[in-house]
Amino acid sequence: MRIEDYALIGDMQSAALVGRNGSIDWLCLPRFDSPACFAALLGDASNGRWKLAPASAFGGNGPGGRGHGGEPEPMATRRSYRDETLILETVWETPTGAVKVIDFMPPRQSNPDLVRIVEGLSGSVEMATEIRIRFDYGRIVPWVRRVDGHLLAVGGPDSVWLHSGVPLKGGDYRHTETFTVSAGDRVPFVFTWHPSHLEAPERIDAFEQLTETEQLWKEWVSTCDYQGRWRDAVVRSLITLKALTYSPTGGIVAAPTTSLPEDFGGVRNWDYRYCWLRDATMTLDALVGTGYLDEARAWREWLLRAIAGRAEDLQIMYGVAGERRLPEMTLDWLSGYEESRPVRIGNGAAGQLQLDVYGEVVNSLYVARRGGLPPNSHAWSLVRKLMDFLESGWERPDEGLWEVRGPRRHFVHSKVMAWVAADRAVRLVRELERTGPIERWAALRDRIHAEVCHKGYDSERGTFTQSYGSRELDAALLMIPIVGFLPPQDPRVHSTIEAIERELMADGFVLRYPTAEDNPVDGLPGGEGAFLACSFWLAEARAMVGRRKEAVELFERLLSLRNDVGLLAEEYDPRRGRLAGNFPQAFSHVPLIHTAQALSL
Ligand SMILES: OC[C@H]1O[C@H](O[C@H]2O[C@H](CO)[C@@H](O)[C@H](O)[C@H]2O)[C@H](O)[C@@H](O)[C@@H]1O
Repeated sequence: MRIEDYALIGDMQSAALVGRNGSIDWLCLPRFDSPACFAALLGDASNGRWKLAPASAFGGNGPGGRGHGGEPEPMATRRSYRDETLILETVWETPTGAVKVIDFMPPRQSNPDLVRIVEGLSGSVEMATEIRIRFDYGRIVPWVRRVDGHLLAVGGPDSVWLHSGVPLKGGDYRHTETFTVSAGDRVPFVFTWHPSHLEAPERIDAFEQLTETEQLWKEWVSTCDYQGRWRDAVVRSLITLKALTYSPTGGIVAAPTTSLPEDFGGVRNWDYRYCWLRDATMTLDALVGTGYLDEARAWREWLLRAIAGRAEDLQIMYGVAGERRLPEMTLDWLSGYEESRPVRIGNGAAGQLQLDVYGEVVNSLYVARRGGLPPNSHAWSLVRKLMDFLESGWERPDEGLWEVRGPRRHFVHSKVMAWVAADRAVRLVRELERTGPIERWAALRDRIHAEVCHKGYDSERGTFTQSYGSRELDAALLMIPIVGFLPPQDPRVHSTIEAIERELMADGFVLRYPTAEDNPVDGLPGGEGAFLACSFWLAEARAMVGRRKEAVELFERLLSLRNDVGLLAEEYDPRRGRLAGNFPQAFSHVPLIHTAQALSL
């Protein structure tokens, strides 16, 4: 199945991907970054999945067909989210009748639940279900037994109950059954995870939970204050960002998946189930900008807990509860999405130096304060500590926002963001009545600005460059007007945008930097697709420099890349015409919101 064939459901602690073939192929429990109990996404059906669809949709394989790796399976007739919620409704029309499958994860009570309700719409339909529960990313085949007619699967620390009125038959390491649904029938299935050493959890009522879940999302959306022309796309993006928030702590994951490839069949496969300061601060800015201050407050608390300690120990990313060790390893028993290996968990980028993060953090504290968050003395001492580090730290080479695995460089974008840190620190003092060494920070800001304009600009070619002295371009330079480093009318801004348009575009979308085999910058083999965040930045930058028509045209083309339920991955592969990379990706939905706002002014 293509990445865009999946839809997201979640409970703000974890999330599942539901395919258009009716199969849930990805679910990690109890947290976003826990081992998956359905991992077919990164292998095949034998790595765990749960399919629920008309019996005829199991194709020649019958229940137990291979996931995306085997014969193409029939797809649902249509699907959508119920109004402005995260409740997915998949409709199947068959020659004998029509059914709807309602999938959702209710707001968490004591344990995570996944609910699937089959609703007969017309006639009658023979349905089938096949569940293969596998703990530890498809590695552990649990013991499954029947208790009072329900299934209980146990393996290592995990156990799962499957409550349903349909008595599933076991065999060949899977459980299956067929059943008939007529118009008006409603058949619920409730899948509940709990630690294997504890008593069985209390059973939830699927229908009550459906009502509560619907109410929760509708209430949340009702406070959105964006009313512009692209409201549907903005609201769906906001719901997606909220779904990527780990509600117990306020941390925000970059995406709920690992190792969906940036290069199909290649090695550019990374685990995004962590909280990057960059991605999370940008998410926060989008939420604050649309009226969601509670999330900003929760995230500021998360940040202060996560990075408590010495400024030099700041990491660029953490676990959702602030964990610091995220060791990267490969899961060699998984064949990878369309054979894209290795499948990685953990992320080595956690140990990198990425100077832009300082700018993003100080900026988001500034934006949140301006947006209405009350002052907080810990947040202010954090700003001071970050600035203490930056006063000398900004001169160091780093891995940059693209987290290159090649040698460190003096990335221009990193220095621009160090300028942002100093600029916002000065503004925090001036505009929000804090006391701090404003002259020192202002001097630092001006020093960085002068150096970037001198060493980061190639006056012969009329463009800022990826790093000092390099001839390469980098789409992150589009941030120069967006963050206010130079005004939009500055000729260097115009010519840098034009250079990026000339050299970094593929099929009308933007590559983040050149990834030719012989380009040593990122230290990785293979290429990648167009980076959607950069493409949105180009739309926003065009709008800022007065090229509104072209900005709207690009923005709407980007919107057309969203899948049928409004979701975007990290990248788009123009050659194959497919979404690529982890999915859905906060880093793509955030600039969608910013650009919609910029174009709605
Ligand atoms: O391209 C190599 C790097 O790719 C990942 O990083 C990207 O995703 C991050 C999360 O969205 C984002 O913050 C970063 O800007 C992107 O480059 C991966 O996490 C890295 O380990 C990898 O080196």
